[in-house]
Amino acid sequence: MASVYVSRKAFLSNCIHFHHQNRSFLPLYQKPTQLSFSSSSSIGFGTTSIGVERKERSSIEKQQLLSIWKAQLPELRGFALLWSWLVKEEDIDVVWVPGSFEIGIVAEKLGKSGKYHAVVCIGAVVRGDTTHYDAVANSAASGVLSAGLKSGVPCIFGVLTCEDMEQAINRAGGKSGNKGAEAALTAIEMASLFEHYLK
Ligand SMILES: Nc1c(NC[C@H](O)[C@H](O)[C@H](O)CO)[nH]c(=O)[nH]c1=O
Ligand SMILES: CC(=O)[C@@H](O)COP(=O)(O)O
Repeated sequence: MASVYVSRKAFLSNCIHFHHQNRSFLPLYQKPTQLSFSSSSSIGFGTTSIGVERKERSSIEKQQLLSIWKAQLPELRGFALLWSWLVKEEDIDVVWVPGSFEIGIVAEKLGKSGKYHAVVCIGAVVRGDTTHYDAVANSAASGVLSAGLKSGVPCIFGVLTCEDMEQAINRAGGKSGNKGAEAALTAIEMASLFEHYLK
């Protein structure tokens, strides 16, 4: 289930990444029948968990899953999409950092460790009274971009940049979706692309 919480941690940020243990990423759009589905992800503002594993399915089950996938793909948003993926908590490491400004350097280090398929960077920057917001938001964005470019590992930008807390809450599993979940989905897509086509 999605869980949204707003505490001081919600202002901070974290990085979520994939462990090598489960290297068999699938080409998402080529062989969707091979994907395994279950409803066991845990998505929140501060934590997003996702994994992919290869599993054999009966052909009927594969067909059903494929039709559900095709029918729902355009409609699904945020965690609902992630929810349909098998999640293995043990394949995910979560690292908390003090604030969004610090995400880039940590993401780069994690990417360069060679242990991860992708790094999902999640945080929220909420505008205050001064221009500090712009500095933190821009640094977070360029830091994540740079981490991906320097490490060669997909680093996904899931940092909210909001005018107020209401905007942040709405995007953390509220009425404007779950941007953390979308970021995790992007990570799967990028990990799959790297694993199958860009090696
Ligand atoms: N105000 C927000 C911050 N501020 C902290 C900075 O990110 C950074 O940790 C500090 O400047 C020390 O380098 N961080 C957020 O993620 N969101 C904010 O709204
Ligand atoms: C985005 C921020 O860092 C924010 O907390 C700064 O607040 P302020 O501009 O009121 O100092």
